[in-house]
Amino acid sequence: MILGMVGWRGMVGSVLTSRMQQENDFALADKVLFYSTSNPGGPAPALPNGEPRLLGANSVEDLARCDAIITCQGGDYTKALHPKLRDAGWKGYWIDAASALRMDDNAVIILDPVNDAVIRRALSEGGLDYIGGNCTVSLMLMAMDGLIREDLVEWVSSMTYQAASGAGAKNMRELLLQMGALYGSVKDLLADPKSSILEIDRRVSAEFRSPDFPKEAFGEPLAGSVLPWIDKELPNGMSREEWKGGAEANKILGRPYQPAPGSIIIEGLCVRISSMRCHSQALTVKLKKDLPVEEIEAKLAAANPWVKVIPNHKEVSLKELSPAYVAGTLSVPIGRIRKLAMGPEYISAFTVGDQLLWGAAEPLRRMWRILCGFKKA
Ligand SMILES: NC(=O)C1=CN([C@@H]2O[C@H](COP(=O)(O)OP(=O)(O)OC[C@H]3O[C@@H](n4cnc5c(N)ncnc54)[C@H](OP(=O)(O)O)[C@@H]3O)[C@@H](O)[C@H]2O)C=CC1
Ligand SMILES: N[C@@H](CC(=O)OP(=O)(O)O)C(=O)O
Repeated sequence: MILGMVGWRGMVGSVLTSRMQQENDFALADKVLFYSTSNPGGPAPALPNGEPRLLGANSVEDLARCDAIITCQGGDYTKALHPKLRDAGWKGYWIDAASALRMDDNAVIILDPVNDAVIRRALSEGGLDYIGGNCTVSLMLMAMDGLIREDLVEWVSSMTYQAASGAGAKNMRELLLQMGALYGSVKDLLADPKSSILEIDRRVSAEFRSPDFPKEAFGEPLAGSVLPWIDKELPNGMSREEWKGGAEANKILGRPYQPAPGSIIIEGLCVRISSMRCHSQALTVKLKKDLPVEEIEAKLAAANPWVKVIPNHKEVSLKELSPAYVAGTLSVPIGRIRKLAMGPEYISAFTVGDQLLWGAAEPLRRMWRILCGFKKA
């Protein structure tokens, strides 16, 4: 198969490309073509089965050479090019990180450790569009896999703590600039152990309000603060990020949209915090029956090779259940599991995951491997 790579030099695309190199995924292709919206004709990344020059990512003719295209270029690109390619009769496989096509009837949201059967059914039925899920949704399903796959979950309330990376590369930079600006405003006072903490706090508050405070990307201060809205505002008071919880999770699982019979109700509030690239979520879960905590932990731990149950103790939770510990790894820890006062079916949990790996790049590269296996069989 000829594989086309679009959006490979962006933030998600570079994580994906580097994972594909680590796992030798490109070697499965007869040929790998790299595309660019900004520099067609420029030098392409060197691969033994690559072509030396970048092709035009806006050229239907160039793209139509591929049997499969993986794109991390963004939703606007998908909306512009996907219909043109299909209208031109292209019957290749479209594997995409952007949200644009996720809820299309013809598209499958891919998270194979959780919905391998849904993916394989779609492949055998001739499905051509395979779309990575929202990072928060994918990470929650990876963590909760063991309870969901046994149909033990009635509903989940997810309060998220989402990293700057989810908003893009310039937001990650701006978060650090904001941290630097806050530090700069009190550097001299911090150097003096006898300085007043209230004076430090006063200067930090003044810095938040300064017209020079860097907030072009976020619109408001994130460092030293939180932002309780992610993505667009919907008419029912939900943020679009919150809507994705119920809509995408049920679609990934092959279940109907909530609150229909057979769906899992997933609700919550999505909040941006000053983590760099790991999303965290505090979950309240209503189980369908009263299970001992040890059994819950055993089911969660056995569900997939990436989930890791962290015992509900202070020291290990502070160390291993944190974005600082998890960043850059494929591990999806879940901990703080205990019964709640609401009743024996109610549990709490806290989970963390790298939103650029399992939250974005990993499902795409694994889909390419599944596709190669399917075509070979
Ligand atoms: N950010 C995230 O965490 C997640 C993002 N996604 C989705 O993935 C898609 C891509 O997101 P993201 O990776 O953040 O997008 P980026 O903005 O990092 O990259 C997108 C494209 O911008 C172009 N570009 C322009 N200037 C630069 C530069 N200086 N460095 C690198 N690329 C540049 C590149 O295209 P070219 O080479 O053609 O010029 C690149 O492919 C979006 O649809 C997003 O919704 C999905 C899950 C998580
Ligand atoms: N919206 C997510 C990141 C993202 O890109 O999501 P989606 O792929 O659903 O647009 C966040 O801000 O953390």
